[in-house]
Amino acid sequence: MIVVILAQRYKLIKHIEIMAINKLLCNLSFIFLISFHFHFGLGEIRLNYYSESCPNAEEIVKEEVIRLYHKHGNTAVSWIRTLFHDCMVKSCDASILLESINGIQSEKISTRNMGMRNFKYINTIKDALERSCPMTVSCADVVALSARDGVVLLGGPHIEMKTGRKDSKESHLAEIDGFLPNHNDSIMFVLSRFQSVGIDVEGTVALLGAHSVGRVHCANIVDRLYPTVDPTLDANYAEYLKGRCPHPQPDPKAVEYARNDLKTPMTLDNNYYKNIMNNKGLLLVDQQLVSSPVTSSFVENMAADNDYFHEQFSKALLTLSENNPLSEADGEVRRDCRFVNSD
Ligand code: HEM
Ligand SMILES: [Ca+2]
Ligand SMILES: [Ca+2]
Repeated sequence: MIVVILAQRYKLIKHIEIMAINKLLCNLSFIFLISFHFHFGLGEIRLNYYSESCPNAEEIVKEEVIRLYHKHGNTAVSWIRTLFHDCMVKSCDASILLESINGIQSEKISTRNMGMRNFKYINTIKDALERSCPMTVSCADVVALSARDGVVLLGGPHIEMKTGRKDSKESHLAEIDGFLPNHNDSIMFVLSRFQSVGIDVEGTVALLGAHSVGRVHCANIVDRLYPTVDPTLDANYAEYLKGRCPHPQPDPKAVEYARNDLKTPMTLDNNYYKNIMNNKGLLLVDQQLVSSPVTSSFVENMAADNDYFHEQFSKALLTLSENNPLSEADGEVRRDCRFVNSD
């Protein structure tokens, strides 16, 4: 393209020829894109993928998510984290839902996935879909759509999401640590992980706003409380947290945790940013968003404007939800989200 522009500048070729060359370049890049698509086996996702095969698919998911939310409010919280932990690890391919069986080692046993809950209710949603449209809607789409509907129930924005993802035939347990950041990783490392899936600094700051809902187990906090209190933590808040987490080495079986956001624990709002600006972030990664000059101005803007937070959150969650969908050849539609199809 640059060669064409330069040649045109020096009047080496006529307008008509330029048109022809441009067309040729266009065709070539189209062919390149097609072969890239084919070669790397990227799956096709689009809006209303199930409009013919299962027209009520999105409605069924929504109904189930609402029903479950009224029974167990925290299911809505879980769906958001499940999308993050599935999509970030290689692909939105429902790999996280596989159980350990027949040589598969479940991703659920990774320490990065500690505290994840409500997986059994994914099956409730999938069962409802199977009753209307057997073997049609993928578990990866259930993960994406349930997160979308969960966000709305928690007072967040409505996000238009594509469908048509396929489910993996394997677990990626061994690779999790390379994809999912840890709660005490440096901010630069965290940003680079998000960058690798196409999410910029602003998007990363917005996505961490998901910590405006839900809980954190004491195991992920105690390093900031014992033997001495992290000086970046508000002193009164640290005392409160010590009450919630009285043991420096919490019993992994004990259900000891603190809520992410005391003021609006079940609302996906910008209170998270107000908390971290007041040194009341739970995880080191939350605190670092304010202390790092790379991210702090976004934190301030999101703390000041809930609509701006929602806008950026929608955009980044959408990007995350479209990470690396599997092609028909590489994936399948699982009958039961916990197991690869046996046939
Ligand atoms: C650097 C990135 C992140 C790290 C290190 C991180 C880490 C964690 C940790 C350690 C917990 C507490 C788990 C527990 O003890 O039960 C947690 C909770 C949670 N995270 Fe993140 N997270 C990150 C980003 C995200 C993103 C991008 C989302 C979604 C968009 C998300 C959604 C959630 C939710 C909803 C909870 C509450 C879960 C519940 O109450 O069941 N997190 N996160
Ligand atoms: Ca995955
Ligand atoms: Ca909140």
